[in-house]
Amino acid sequence: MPLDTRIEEITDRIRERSRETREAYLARMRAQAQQGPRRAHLDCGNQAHAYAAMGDAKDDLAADRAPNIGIVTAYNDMLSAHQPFKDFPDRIKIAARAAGATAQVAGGVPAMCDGVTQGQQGMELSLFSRDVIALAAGVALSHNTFDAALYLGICDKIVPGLVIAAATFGYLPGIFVPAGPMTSGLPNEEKARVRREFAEGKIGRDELMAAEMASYHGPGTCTFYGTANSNQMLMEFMGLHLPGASFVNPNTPLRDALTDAATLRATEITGLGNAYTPVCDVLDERAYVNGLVGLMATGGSTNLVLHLIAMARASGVQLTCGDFDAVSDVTPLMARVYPNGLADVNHFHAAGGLPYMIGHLLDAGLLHEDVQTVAGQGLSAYATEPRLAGDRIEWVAGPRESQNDRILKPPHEPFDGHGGLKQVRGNLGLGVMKISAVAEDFHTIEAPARVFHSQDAVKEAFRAGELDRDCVVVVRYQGPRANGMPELHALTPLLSVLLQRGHRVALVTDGRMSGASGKVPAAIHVAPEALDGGLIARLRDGDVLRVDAANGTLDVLTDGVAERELTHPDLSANETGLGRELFALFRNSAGPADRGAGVVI
Ligand SMILES: O=C(O)[C@H](O)[C@@H](O)[C@H](O)[C@H](O)COP(=O)(O)O
Ligand code: SF4
Repeated sequence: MPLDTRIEEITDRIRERSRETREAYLARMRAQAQQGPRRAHLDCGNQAHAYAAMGDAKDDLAADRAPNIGIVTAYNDMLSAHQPFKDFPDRIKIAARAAGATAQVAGGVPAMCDGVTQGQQGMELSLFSRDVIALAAGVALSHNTFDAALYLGICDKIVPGLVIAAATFGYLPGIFVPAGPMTSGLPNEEKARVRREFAEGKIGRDELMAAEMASYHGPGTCTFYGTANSNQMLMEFMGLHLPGASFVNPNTPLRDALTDAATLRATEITGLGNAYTPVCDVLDERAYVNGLVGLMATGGSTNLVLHLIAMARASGVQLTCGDFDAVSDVTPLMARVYPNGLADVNHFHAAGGLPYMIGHLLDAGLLHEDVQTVAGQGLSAYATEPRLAGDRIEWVAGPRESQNDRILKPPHEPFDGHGGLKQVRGNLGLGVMKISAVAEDFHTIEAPARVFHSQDAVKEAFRAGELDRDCVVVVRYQGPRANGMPELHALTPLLSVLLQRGHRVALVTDGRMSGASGKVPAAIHVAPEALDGGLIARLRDGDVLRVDAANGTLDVLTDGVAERELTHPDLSANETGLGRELFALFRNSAGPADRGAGVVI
């Protein structure tokens, strides 16, 4: 099927807008690639230091004949998704030696679990950790002894931070290596119900704890379709994973075989061989548009609106919020995975998963097929899925029929005719709404504002019964420069209770929500943020707001708001505690949300 002209036009607009920055970026990458094998630029002392601890691989490294793979790992025990990475480097080293190559851990990068910090002060470092991850990966790769890199990262800001680094070192081939989702535990919808009952005081903390532990019960990525699993989707739609690698559970023979296969593939695509595939040739405008299509077709996380803009800029590609809207308008919603439905990613994978989606979207002309990927030329390879054949993997054609039409539907019979995210724009600025998880009846909310400066203040008002009415809950001074733009997902249970009680409620904030947030209409990432003089800073209790996903608008209807005196609350409490004193530089230099809220990019 030829490419849909609307996707072609969007891509052409991005290509034209990016021409200057993309050409300058590629010139830098080509110049680096021209210099040949990285290790050749190090003197004997540099190399001796690099190889000293490498045992029997030292000679191959010193002989400069075998490809050397740099491993950048985000392993820690805090993220259930990253805990399986603990033994990956040793496995990768063995697989590299078997392929006649070598591998070294180039360095580690930090990884924050947003589930551990959700609703806590630590969440104020979360978004900034994306750029810290890019910086740390840069330190790792700056040893300059690698012919390709393997990036071990999955969760929220880790893949985006690693992609920013991989694009910055875009003359190096790079493959992202996942560890896979946790097996299914207590269904997400059941977990959400127990949380609502706890928020209403109907059950105690012991019952809540039992439900949480039954939901998050083992190694692997949490099974809702939040930011982490949206990242996994992107890595396939953008050609940085091996095909079908995302949703194979950890500690299984197929998972191990996929890690070995990624290592072998990395040794094959270095500049020392005949299939040189640098990241700069994989991540071009078409790859980013394919990522946008995947985000919209799956109802992915709102956080990727921030991250994709920053990731693309590292590739010399200039994405705007308008590109997200334009792709959403032409992309059917094909998947319903929690919070957009009851299924989790294991069910999604079993129903046909990403191979099914990519195959159908290619047939519908909604994806660029003629792209470079780590698996080779063409996205069609990502309509296949891996199967174990002995101790090897063979890729076979993915399913063309959905195994469960309550989870996956074809593009010509979608759950919705457009994607799951919507920009909203008006006198309050620019925001984004995830509408794929919100009942249509709540796509437009017009009600008086209740204005807060913290999540805790909202919780107190809820407990005092002050929110039991139609209202738009405004939580401001949550932007990147105010306190690091935390997720306010801890408000989801109480806002859901208000909706269930029949009140027409919405959230408006210059902060973020989790990819796992959903059922509550929320206009988030509002820019300009309050601290940057956005009109959200001048709102008062009682002002009538209209949050309208149907028409893409976000307005205060009360007159005279813009003429009010602007006063800032005392934000000094945000500046210390839990390491926040170390991030003043980030708060003071963060870009606006509609430009990715970046610091380093
Ligand atoms: O964007 C995301 O997907 C979230 O940041 C997610 O990673 C976060 O951890 C949620 O908070 C988990 O969900 P619960 O907090 O509901 O357990
Ligand atoms: S998905 Fe979220 S909660 Fe789960 S491990 Fe990753 S960061 Fe933590």
